Amino acid sequence: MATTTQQAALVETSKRLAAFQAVKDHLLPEYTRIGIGSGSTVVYVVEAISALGPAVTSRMAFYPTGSQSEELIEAAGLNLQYISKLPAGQQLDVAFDGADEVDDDLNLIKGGGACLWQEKIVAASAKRFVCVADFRKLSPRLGTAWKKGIPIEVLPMAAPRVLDELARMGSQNPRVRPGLPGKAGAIVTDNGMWMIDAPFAPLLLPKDVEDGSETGSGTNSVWTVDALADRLIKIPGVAEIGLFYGKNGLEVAAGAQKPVAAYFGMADGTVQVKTPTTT
Ligand SMILES: O=C(CO)[C@H](O)[C@H](O)COP(=O)(O)O
Repeated sequence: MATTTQQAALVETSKRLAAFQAVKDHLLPEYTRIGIGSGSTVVYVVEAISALGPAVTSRMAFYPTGSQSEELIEAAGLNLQYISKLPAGQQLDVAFDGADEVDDDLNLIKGGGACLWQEKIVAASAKRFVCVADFRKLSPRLGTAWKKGIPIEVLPMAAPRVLDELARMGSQNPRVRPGLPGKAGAIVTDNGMWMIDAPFAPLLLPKDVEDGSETGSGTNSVWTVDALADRLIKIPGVAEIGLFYGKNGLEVAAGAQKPVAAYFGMADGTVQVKTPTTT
């Protein structure tokens, strides 16, 4: 049986494999505007981009999703630009980001690293959003493997009211995410907000409710991804939610929260690619 160290090394190798393949497939030399997400997998995305060399990357501008990816871009010597400077009517050519869980329909849970709001803005600003992850993130339904709950970014003064509403909706023990060890109080996002983690029973897909035996609209605390997301985003005090859902990335050129492709580094050293047409 693999030791913890061997398992951790396997996970890192698989993230790197997925990142290099995703960049190879989706970063065309003619692209000029690239979104860079947050988390540990994106480190390998930046490594793969840097490996292309200045001949390719010097004409490109890189748009971060928060302070971590801003530092990554700068440390790699890539051109840093901000989504706030992207002119109206313009789009990023492609954006790369990780995920905490990916389901059969390419809905995502994101926000495990507390960066979801800017991540969603950058992903939805791109013509193509590409997700990069390791084999642990591949799951038939959201909430199957990722048990910490759906990350929800909230205005701090609204947190108690939001927690009440989440409990009424059937979330099991939703709570404000604590700060890092040594820091008293809640974690504070790049946007000055708090994060709530709200566990729900595994989220259904449209195909699960086709026969009418389930509605997926919250009865008995059972939700489809879309019904839950549509409800969560309307709670007063919720700034943004860590469900990336809705139209699939191939149906809309930009504005989609779901990826056009999700790359998973697998434990056997292969890379599995999921696209809307293959799910
Ligand atoms: O949403 C995120 C940060 O808020 C990350 O994309 C997500 O948590 C995945 O991170 P990692 O690549 O470290 O597993």
